[in-house]
Amino acid sequence: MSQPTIMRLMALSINTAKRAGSIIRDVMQKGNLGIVEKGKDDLQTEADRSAQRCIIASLSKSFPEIKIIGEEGGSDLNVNNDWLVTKADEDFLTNSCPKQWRDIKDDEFVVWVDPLDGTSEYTQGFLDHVTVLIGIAVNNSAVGGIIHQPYFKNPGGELGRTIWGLKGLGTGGFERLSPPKDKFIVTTTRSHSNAIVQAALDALSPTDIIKVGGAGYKVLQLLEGKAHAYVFASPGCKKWDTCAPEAVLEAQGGTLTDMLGNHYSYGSDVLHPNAQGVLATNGDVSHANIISKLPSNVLEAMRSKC
Ligand SMILES: Nc1ncnc2c1ncn2[C@@H]1O[C@H](COP(=O)(O)O)[C@@H](O)[C@H]1OP(=O)(O)O
Ligand SMILES: [Mg+2]
Ligand SMILES: [Mg+2]
Ligand SMILES: [Mg+2]
Repeated sequence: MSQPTIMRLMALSINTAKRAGSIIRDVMQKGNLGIVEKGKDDLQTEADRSAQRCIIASLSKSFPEIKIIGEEGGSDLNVNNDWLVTKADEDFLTNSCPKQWRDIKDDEFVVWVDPLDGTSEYTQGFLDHVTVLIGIAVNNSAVGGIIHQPYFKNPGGELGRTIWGLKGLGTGGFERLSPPKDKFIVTTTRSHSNAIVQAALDALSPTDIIKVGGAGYKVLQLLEGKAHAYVFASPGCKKWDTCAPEAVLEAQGGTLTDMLGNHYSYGSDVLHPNAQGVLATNGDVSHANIISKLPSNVLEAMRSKC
């Protein structure tokens, strides 16, 4: 018997994210990035546009009734067969579907696509920071996610790895590690900082601060034991930045919320900006304890964006 929709959607998303990753590498190799400025500190390249077309055309062909929202807006879905992914990841399909997801109807899903997270870093050559994010929400909550890293160097020299997480099932595609117990390491933005972002960091007195690009890459740092918390007290991230990372992190026992401790809603009609910032913890440190240390000007700035 065929697997439930969520399992087939996850399995196709794994292969689609990989294909998008190879498109991202191809665009870089050809060297013509086709950069467009969407707004302040907000770039789009040919890689963002092409990867999004590949992902949305592929997923919507196999799942025509499921709502899919991509960062780069409405795309031309008339793509070459070469960009159309139709084969699901067989390994993933050997898992059994958690009971709570077996009978979800198509109209209860929303898929959030960030075809290239870390665009600013991509244009500046920080290629490790780049990820492809496909997040699956069920009835407003982030429950499944793919984080594909196109430039990860595998031991054999091959490029790219694909991390997945599904609540109730777990995670795959990487080695789970814990950060050092005698430190408190915070990861944060390298390209979108401001005074409030800095005030939040100062209040937490971390032993180390790691500044890297992308919401996907920062959550990878939590998953792999390089940091305890991801702190970003700014409205810059959007639902496609956090849906997949939240699902993967929480499938492994971590937490991702806004800076006030509330989960974002991922229904199809929500506003796209994550106006109250992003706070993620790996499960070893207390989320509530971090929030309790935030100064009133940071909390006020996040609340005023409600
Ligand atoms: N001010 C902003 N304008 C546009 N995108 C932003 C902004 N701040 C954050 N982002 C998005 O959130 C991601 C994580 O932020 P940061 O790297 O600053 O921590 C960025 O890579 C970017 O996603 P994207 O690269 O997909 O446009
Ligand atoms: Mg962008
Ligand atoms: Mg992004
Ligand atoms: Mg993006």
